[in-house]
Amino acid sequence: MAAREAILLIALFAVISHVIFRQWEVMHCFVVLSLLVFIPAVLSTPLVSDFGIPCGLALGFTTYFAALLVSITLYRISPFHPIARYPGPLLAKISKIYHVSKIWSGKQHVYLQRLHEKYGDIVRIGPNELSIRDVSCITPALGAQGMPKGPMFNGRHLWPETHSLIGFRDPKEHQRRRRRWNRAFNTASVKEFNPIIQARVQELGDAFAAREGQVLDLAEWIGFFTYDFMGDMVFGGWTHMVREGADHNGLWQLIKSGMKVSFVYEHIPWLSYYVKKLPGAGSDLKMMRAMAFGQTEKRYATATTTRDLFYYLTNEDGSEKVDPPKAVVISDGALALIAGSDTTSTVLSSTFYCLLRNPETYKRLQEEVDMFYPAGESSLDPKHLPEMHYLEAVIMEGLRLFPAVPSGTQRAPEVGKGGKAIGPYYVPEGTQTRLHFWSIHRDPRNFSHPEMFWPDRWLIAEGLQECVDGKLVHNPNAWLPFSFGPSNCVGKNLALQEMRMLVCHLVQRFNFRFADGYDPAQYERDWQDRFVVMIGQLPVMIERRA
Ligand code: HEM
Repeated sequence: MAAREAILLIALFAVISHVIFRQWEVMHCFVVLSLLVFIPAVLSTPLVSDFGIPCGLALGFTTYFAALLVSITLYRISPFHPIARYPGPLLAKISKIYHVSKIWSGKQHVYLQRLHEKYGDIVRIGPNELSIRDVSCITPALGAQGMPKGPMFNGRHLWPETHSLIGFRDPKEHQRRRRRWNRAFNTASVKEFNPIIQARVQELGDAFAAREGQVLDLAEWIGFFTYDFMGDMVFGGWTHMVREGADHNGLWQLIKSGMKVSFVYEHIPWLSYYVKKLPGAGSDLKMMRAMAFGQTEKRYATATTTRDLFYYLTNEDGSEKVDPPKAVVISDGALALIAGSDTTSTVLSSTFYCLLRNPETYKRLQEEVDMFYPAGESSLDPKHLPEMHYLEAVIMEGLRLFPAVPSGTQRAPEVGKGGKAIGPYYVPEGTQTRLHFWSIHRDPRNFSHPEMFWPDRWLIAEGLQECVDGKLVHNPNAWLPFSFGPSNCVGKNLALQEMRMLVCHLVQRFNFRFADGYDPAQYERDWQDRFVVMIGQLPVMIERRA
């Protein structure tokens, strides 16, 4: 065969490979190696006899990969691509690597918001991914008749052998697995968790009292609190970061460093599929799992019947005929620890940041707290919380402005069932769809003065306060910090209760102010969206109230 014919044949096979990858989304190492190594090597044989081994192979492989890349690029930017009709940056249409490069610094929330401002309510942010900020799409995408979870849930968790609840993409399987969690977090069960919350809130309050007059990093200490608390909930006690004033066993750091890479994997799920096979890969996750395993063993051994989350996850309440295997309990326990601690701590820190930047809201909150819990009355007793509308509004507003999962969640049409109409849009099969909470929360069509920390909006909307500033734009359906539908945040009730109790207690006992010399704008500069948020320091001076 002449060299020219060999090159044409190699190019043709590259295009066929592209069709195979596109059609069947092959991941199996043997098939991938065959398509990317074996086939071009065999097809290069005529070139090897003409040009020698190194030059023949180099020419063959270069031709093959160049043709493959050209074929992929042309298809992705062509009008024949299933989501060609949706606008977006050209390079984003070609490869998700472009998106990752834009968000590497941790500012995905702002980047996507800008894209929506430029391109509209639906933007193509990857070859096969859309971002939506249209409220009419929430129920069709996330509701009971919506779409299952998208592939980012595989990528982020490194394709585990035993999935935790969050990783289940099959809706039926997910619903079955979620029953235990629903029992744990219904309103009645959450009430039973109050003593666990109270003990940890008191401990944090006492630690602050002991550090009166000092500057400390409020964000860090709130993080200690949420980790300690989730350790209690999941394993009946684990860390004592507040007591020790430090993360001595490195748990928090371990989770944070794991999150730094997992946000890349959620965008390029196939990458984690292969990286996972490398020796030493995913060591953070493995270490975390080993720690969770040790704690699970201990908790089983103590055989307590405390009604914590473990009680429900292990079926100690006896609601199901068969107890779940230990591997499942470990996976779900580790999930609870991650999903329940960082989220709550970043929202709490961000809410305090907003209060400190808006002293009049802080003052008004303190007045409400003082009215319900005057000096001498224990603010650990949650009996007045349901009547504290301003406290509730402050927390809702903190969650609106600084949601813990700002870039929202991902769904995709069920494989083999065709595309799906989502509000005014059609989402073809094979397309991932992201609802961008940050943009929805800060859209003036949903909320007046969307960039402002203004808890009053919630009171005005409820008819508890008059609107003196013209007409209020307020769409409660556009408030999505806990997502929506059957896969929304199962821990919502617990998170809200924990936040109410902590904010109320700290505001009753202390005055906080930014530390001298601290530039508050730094807080937002440090705020990073890496699926869950990573925050910087929040240095504050603590004063005890009389
Ligand atoms: C302010 C605090 C919190 C926020 C803002 C938050 C937000 C979220 C969001 C946005 C999701 C994704 C839902 C989706 O994909 O549609 C989620 C899932 C989840 N959250 Fe939370 N969360 C918080 C606290 C908690 C707590 C305290 C727990 C307790 C363990 C928890 C447990 C979970 C679990 C298990 C899932 C997976 C649910 C499923 O797949 O069915 N979260 N959370």
